[in-house]
Amino acid sequence: MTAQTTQPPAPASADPMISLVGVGKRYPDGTVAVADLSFDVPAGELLCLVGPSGCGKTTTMKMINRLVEPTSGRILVDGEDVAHTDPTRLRRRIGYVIQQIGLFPHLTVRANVATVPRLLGWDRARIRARVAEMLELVGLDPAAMGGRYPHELSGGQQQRVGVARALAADPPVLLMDEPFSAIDPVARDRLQGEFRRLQREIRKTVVFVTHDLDEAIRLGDRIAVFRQGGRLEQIDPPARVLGRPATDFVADFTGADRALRRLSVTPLRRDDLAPPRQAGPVGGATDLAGKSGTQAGTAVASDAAATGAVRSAPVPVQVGASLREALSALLAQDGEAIDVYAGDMPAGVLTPAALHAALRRSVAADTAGAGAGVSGAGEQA
Ligand SMILES: Nc1ncnc2c1ncn2[C@@H]1O[C@H](COP(=O)(O)OP(=O)(O)OP(=O)(O)O)[C@@H](O)[C@H]1O
Repeated sequence: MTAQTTQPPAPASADPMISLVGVGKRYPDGTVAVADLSFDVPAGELLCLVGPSGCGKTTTMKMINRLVEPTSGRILVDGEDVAHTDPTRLRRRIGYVIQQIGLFPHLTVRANVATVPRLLGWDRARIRARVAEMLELVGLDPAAMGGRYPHELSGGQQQRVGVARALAADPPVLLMDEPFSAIDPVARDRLQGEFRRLQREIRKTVVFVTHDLDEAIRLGDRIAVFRQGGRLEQIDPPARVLGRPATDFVADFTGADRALRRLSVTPLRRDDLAPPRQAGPVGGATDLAGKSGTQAGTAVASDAAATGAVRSAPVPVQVGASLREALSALLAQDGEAIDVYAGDMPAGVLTPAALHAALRRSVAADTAGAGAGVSGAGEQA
């Protein structure tokens, strides 16, 4: 099946790092886990695979590093057909982080992180330096933690070691299968935030499996929504998946979660905006200003939702309007930037990327229980 696609916001390279072309997997017992799947992952992109349990996310991921062999189609990594690549050589170029962590229990943290560099025959000094660098990168003190064994670490610390180990040989590609799902919500929230920052720095090509739509929204440059049988329903940036579900299935899947409601109840802030393009007041903003003004967005969101007037009317978006209204206005302008007003004065410019950042901010605040305005609005809605 061909999914509806749009281009990612800023692909780092014209050539995809990962390509799946008509890939299928039928297990020996006849189960079709994946049917005719095609998508590309540009270099430097973090793509989240989401969908209900058993829809083929893990199978798809494992076919990329040949832990599972496809029964049809082709998979290319950096232009090379993985079917013709020695699996061991392939896996040294593809970091792999899984929910069960998979650290070697009888090896110290240091030795765990050194696994692939050792296999690659690096000299001891280089390995030592690299291990220390990786542990620091994931927020672990090499001196304090390096000599410990996995059972002497918390779940979150073990998962950090898993990430450090996957990154140690500097692979261009990372596969992550529900890496944070076995960790308590507070530690998971912190790890997600740290991983997002880390990814901005290292810009790996990442395929990240999760069943948690909020996690996908927070982390993904794009989200691929799967349904049973490994069928790809939509692959798009998060704001577009939420704002323009390509199929009824995607609408149901996202609707069953709280993300759309979150969009509706999260106010647009002035600091979400780039500087204004024009200085003067605008006609037509006054009506809306009279209704919305610069009050807290919670009242605005529920007011707008109640009347429906703001979403359908071609009036300027106000600071304090909901992200959902802002998204509707952006989409009405074909996804280009829009001017946002405070009263009848321009307050700034909103781009799709800035809206995505605002959405991430709201998910993070909600998860941490710190977003008083947001959760207040949620209760009200
Ligand atoms: N070795 C196997 N033999 C037969 N069927 C399998 C095998 N591995 C997976 N399956 C089936 O393939 C389908 C897809 O499984 P997969 O693990 O890829 O799904 P998933 O989306 O990752 O699920 P979850 O979110 O529950 O981990 C399921 O119906 C599963 O039962």
